Amino acid sequence: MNALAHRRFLKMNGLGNQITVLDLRGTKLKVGEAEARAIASEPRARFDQLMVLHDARTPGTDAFVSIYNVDGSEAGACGNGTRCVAWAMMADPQSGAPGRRELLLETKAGLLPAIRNSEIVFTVDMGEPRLAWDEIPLADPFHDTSRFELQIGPIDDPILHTPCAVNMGNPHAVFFVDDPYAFNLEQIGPLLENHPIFPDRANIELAAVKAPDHIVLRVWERGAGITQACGSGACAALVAAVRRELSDRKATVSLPGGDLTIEWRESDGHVLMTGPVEFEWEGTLAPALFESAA
Ligand SMILES: N[C@@H](CCC[C@H](N)C(=O)O)C(=O)O
Repeated sequence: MNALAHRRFLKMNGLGNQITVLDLRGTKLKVGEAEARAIASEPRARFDQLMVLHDARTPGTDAFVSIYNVDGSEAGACGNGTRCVAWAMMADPQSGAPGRRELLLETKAGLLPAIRNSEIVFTVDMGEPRLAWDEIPLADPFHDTSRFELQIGPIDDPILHTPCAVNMGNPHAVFFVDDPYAFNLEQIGPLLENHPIFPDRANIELAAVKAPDHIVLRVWERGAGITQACGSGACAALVAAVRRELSDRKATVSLPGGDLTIEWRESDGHVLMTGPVEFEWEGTLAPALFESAA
C-alpha cells in the first residue's frame, strides 16, 4: 500500500455528533494532535471526533481505533464514533465486510464489541464504568464519587453543585438538574471542563431524570464543546442515575440530536449503548496531512 496515496475518509454522524472515519489500516501512518487539527480544518472532513482505524494490535480484534477531538486531544472512548466505525467496517458498500454482524474494536481504553442490529442501528458494549476517584481521575481522594464536592456560582446559591463522576473510557461529571436547557452550557461548560479537580479535564453532563426509564441530557464535551449527542456521556448519565437511585438500569437517553438506549447490565456490569448512524459523504485527504507522522 502506497503510504503517500490520498486516503479515503467517511463523513458520518451519530445523532448529529459529527464524526469523520479515516481508514489507515495497511499503512504505518499515524495521526497526532497537529494532524487531527489539520484534518478538522478541511471543511468536508470537519468533525467533533475523528476515528482513525489502524491494523489490529491484539489477536482476536478487528482494528485498533485512535480517537481525536476537534481540538486535537486524544480520547479513550467515543460511543457515537464507535457505532460509525462499526458501520464503516460492516455496512459501507465499499469497505464493509458484507454479512459481518459483529466485530471487536480496540481503543486505548479497552475492547469494544459492536453488533449490527439493522441497516443503521448498532449496539456497542462500552465496558464497565470505572468509579474510583483515581480512575475518573479526580485530583482529590473522594471516597464517594457518586456525589463529590464541586460547585460553581455563588457559594450560598450555586448554579450547579455536587455532580456524580463516572469514567466510561473517558472522564464525565454528571450534574442532575430539573431542565438541562435552562443553563448557559456555553459559558459553564469550559469552566467545569478545565476545573482543577479534573487533572485530565472532563466531559460535563446536565441530566434530568424524567422517569425511571427516561433521561434528558445535554453534554459539554471535553475538547469539542457542545455537541448534538455524546454516547459515552449518555452511558455516564445512566450509570450516575442508577448510582443515585434515580433510574432503572435501562433507559432512553434523549439528547438534542435524538435518542440512545442505554443499559447498565446487571450480570457483568457492562454498559450497552444502542443507536443509529448516518452516512453523509466520502472524500479523500491529501498525503501532506500525514507527512509529519509517516
Ligand atoms: N462524542 C463522544 C465522546 C468523545 C470524546 C470526549 N469528547 C472526550 O474527550 O472524552 C461520544 O459519543 O462518546
